[in-house]
Amino acid sequence: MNKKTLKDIDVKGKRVFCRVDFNVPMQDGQITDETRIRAAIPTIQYLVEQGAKVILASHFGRPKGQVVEEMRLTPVGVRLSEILGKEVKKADEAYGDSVKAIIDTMNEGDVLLLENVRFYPGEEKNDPQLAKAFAELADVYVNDAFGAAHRAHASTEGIAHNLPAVSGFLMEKELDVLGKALSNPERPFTAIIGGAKVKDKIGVIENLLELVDNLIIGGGLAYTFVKAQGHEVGKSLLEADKLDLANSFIEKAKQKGVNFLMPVDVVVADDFSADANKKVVSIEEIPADWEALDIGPKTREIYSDVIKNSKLVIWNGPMGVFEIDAFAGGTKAVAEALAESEGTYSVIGGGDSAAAVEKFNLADKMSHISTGGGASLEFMEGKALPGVVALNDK
Ligand SMILES: Nc1ncnc2c1ncn2[C@@H]1O[C@H](COP(=O)(O)OP(=O)(O)OP(=O)(O)O)[C@@H](O)[C@H]1O
Ligand SMILES: O=C(O)[C@H](O)COP(=O)(O)O
Repeated sequence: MNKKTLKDIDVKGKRVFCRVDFNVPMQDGQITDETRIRAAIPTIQYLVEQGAKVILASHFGRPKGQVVEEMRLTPVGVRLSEILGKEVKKADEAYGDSVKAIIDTMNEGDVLLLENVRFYPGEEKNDPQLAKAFAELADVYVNDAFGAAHRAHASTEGIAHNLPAVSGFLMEKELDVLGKALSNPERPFTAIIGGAKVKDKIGVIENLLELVDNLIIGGGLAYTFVKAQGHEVGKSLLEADKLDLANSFIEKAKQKGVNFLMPVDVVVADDFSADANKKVVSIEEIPADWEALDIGPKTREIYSDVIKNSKLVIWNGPMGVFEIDAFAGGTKAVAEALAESEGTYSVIGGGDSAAAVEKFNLADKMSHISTGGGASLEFMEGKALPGVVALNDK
């Protein structure tokens, strides 16, 4: 990476504004997946050990520039304190005199968590005044929020223009792994693209077609491709205005010599529910009143073979409606193929694919699970991430 990192600067005794992505899934005030908190620990621990005064900032949810009580970061502070095994002070604001007063009392190695930065309208507008107000709290800026690096906001981008600005260890690792995968991939290189909508993945598919040997398509977005190839898809997810685009991708794959794999059989259901009637049919035989909610057994076998023969696999988006057990088999088969394939370096990007791998207890068998959903997608699209661009060059 050509950006300065934490290791390039001295933080002892300094007030460090460290942007993290603590936007964790939460239900009724309980954190349901703490992956993102744990992923930030190496940076936080290092800052503590180096004797910095650690000021953590994060967004949580989408409160749209106002205080939403349920979106306070208080539960995150409590959990962070348990994981770190030390006190984490929690501010009720993210800047201003009350926060400065707390910081004035901090000793070297102390940790303070600011309030949700999205409680202020200036955050998402990247308001220079708010960026300055954040910067006034600190001597140095560290960005470890890979998950939010695709957002040009006051705490991810604006602030970096006001302080010495470097990346944290999580940011560095994410950029290294994804960057190496895309710039110098081991081959055969396979991308698996699933999830719900073609429109969300257009840029990714376009960019990956330039790079991969195999492109595997699954999930709800597959049926736009299936329809584009002239098959009926019944009530399956369909983006009727993307049929030409889908065909242009298939055509481009041919021109580039990319092996483009689509489902050959599917699990169809007569309702989008756990107790729907379901059956396996070939891709030519989706009944008019049924919808395809998972890839079928033959498809799983074909996809698994390609995965096991790959040296590098990037996976974004589930193969079916994995949240319902009856339609989780295809996603599970892909996860298992990756887990069993020892010679394959597996990179999981996207919140839902990561959640699926967790659900099947296979997370520790994957080479790298990205903490970025949208950020990893934009990176794979070949887009520059504003939160990274703004950091100081080496
Ligand atoms: N055949 C299908 N029909 C309808 N929905 C589907 C189908 N296959 C997968 N899905 C749904 O797609 C959703 C995931 O799509 P999405 O594009 O958001 O994935 P992702 O990129 O991994 O996640 P994220 O956007 O959180 O990073 C899941 O909720 C899943 O149930
Ligand atoms: O969950 C994410 O992908 C990041 O935290 C960014 O959140 P956002 O999509 O609300 O900007």
